[in-house]
Amino acid sequence: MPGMRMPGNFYLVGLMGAGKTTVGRALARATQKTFYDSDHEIEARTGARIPMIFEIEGESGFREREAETIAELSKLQGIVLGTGGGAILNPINRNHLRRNGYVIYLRASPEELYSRTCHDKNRPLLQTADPLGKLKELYEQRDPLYREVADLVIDTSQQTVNTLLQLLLKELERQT
Ligand SMILES: Nc1ncnc2c1ncn2[C@@H]1O[C@H](COP(=O)(O)OP(=O)(O)OP(=O)(O)O)[C@@H](O)[C@H]1O
Ligand SMILES: O=C(O)C1=C[C@@H](O)[C@@H](O)[C@H](O)C1
Ligand SMILES: [Mg+2]
Repeated sequence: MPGMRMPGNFYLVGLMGAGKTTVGRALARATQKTFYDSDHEIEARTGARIPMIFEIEGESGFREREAETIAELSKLQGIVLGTGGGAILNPINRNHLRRNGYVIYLRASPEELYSRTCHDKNRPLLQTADPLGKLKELYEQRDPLYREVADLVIDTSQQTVNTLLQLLLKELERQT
């Protein structure tokens, strides 16, 4: 179904490694929308990589920048937005997402997320002695919040990015 036109915005939420950036880019291509990634947007506006922002301003400084960025991006129309894994912690961000687009939660188990992220040093929250334990903790804390904002929950376990895209397109065509 390449080149399918669908109205509105699609917002992707989920933990680190869920595939928001990867699946989001593919979904944008397939639906002829513009792809934005809130993490990339924050880095571009700040002129610094995320680990550096965490180092200098702490997580709270990063969260402020994230909230400003989500508020602005949620005013755009015809986009696919990959959100940072922790964006849904802020109720104001949750409202922006729910109000202005169709929210897709890409779910995966902590073990799977660990195997997808363990070679990458760009996620400061996982630079600990026990990254799998941290992912389990974040999953417990955030899974209910992702579900709270989601119009659609997609299980990404054992699914290739292409299979997920086909599943999503079918579901979106039915629901939107
Ligand atoms: N369904 C999948 N199956 C296997 N690997 C995947 C899948 N989805 C994504 N990946 C891989 O997992 C890694 C993380 O994906 P991606 O960067 O898209 O996640 P993310 O949700 O954007 O994470 P973050 O919140 O940290 O930005 C990438 O190397 C990507 O290729
Ligand atoms: O899960 C999180 O809290 C984060 C996820 C990433 O997307 C980045 O937004 C940052 O590393 C924090
Ligand atoms: Mg990403």
